[in-house]
Amino acid sequence: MSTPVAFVAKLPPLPAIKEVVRLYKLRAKKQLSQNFILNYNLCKRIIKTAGSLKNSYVCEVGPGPGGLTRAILEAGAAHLSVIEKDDRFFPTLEELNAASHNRMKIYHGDVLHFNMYDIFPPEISRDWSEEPPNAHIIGNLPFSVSTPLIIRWLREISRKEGAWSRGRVRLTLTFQKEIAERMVAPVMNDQRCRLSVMCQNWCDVQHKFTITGKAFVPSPDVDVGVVQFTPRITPQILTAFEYVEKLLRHVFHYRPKMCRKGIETLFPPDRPDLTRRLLTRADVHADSRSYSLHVEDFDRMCQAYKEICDEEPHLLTYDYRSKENAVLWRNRKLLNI
Ligand SMILES: C[S@@+](CC[C@H](N)C(=O)[O-])C[C@H]1O[C@@H](n2cnc3c(N)ncnc32)[C@H](O)[C@@H]1O
Repeated sequence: MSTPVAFVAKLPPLPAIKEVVRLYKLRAKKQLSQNFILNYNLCKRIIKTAGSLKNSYVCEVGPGPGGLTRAILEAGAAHLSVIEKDDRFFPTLEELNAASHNRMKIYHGDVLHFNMYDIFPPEISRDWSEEPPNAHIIGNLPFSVSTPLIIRWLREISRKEGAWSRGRVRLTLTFQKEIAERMVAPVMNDQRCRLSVMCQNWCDVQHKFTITGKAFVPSPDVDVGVVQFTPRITPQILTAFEYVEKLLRHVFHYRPKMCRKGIETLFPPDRPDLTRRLLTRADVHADSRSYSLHVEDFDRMCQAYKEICDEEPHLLTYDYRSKENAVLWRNRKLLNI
């Protein structure tokens, strides 16, 4: 376990974030989904949601002008790594680093391609079956990357890779409110979708609170939800990520229709037998709607899909939209293989 570090969490007086934005002429860039939080009380409220950060290791995604960054440091984080794509923020982040007696490490990069393996030191590691380590991932995420990013991180969580090689590291992140609602949507809910099943399968997910879009500068047209994820010790669906992700993507693609329709697109058009085989093995009715299916149903469906792919391995990479695949399947049929 990490040794508690002696430091003063409170930062010396610094100019208000609003002043920092003005001083450094930090005009928000739309292409980087920059919507800043200039209200420090709101920053503190978001950080409080993450739980105690005392002596913790934190990784913040997209610190921007540094509102949440300050709140994380003042909450007592022993070490804070930040990943930011826009280098215009570096002078102000460097100032925060100096003010916090070098508790920060600043990375310039795109979080979507960032290898999180070394973001937390090995000595904080906790076994997966134990309580989460004293480490957190936090971010007021850019809308443009938030969904692909959480899907990527769920894959890493499922494999206990990257930041999650240190244990069940928790995440406190912002999303467009509608996305946050989908993440926590239960069975039969209007918002139930692929993201609901995926997030709830690998994590305990809580939509903590909603922030009005007006609280951001510039204000987006939507409100924002603060969501907390705690990786589950055991996921509800035990099949490997790639099978689960693909099956859910296809089944929920035709959300209001019968689930059979989505399952059919997992397989070549000349193999309706495979759809029947999957549904029979999973004991799921072909007419069921995706939003009415329980996680146990998806568990059996994913297992059946994996078994079918094990029997015919080329099926996992089959993509019904790919022209290449259509030609390949026509040729296979002609050659009778
Ligand atoms: C919604 S703003 C939040 C800024 C700040 N944390 C706040 O709350 O005021 C998103 C931040 O993420 C950064 N960003 C956008 N795309 C990114 C990416 N792919 N990788 C890393 N940072 C990114 C933006 O430059 C911006 O600073």
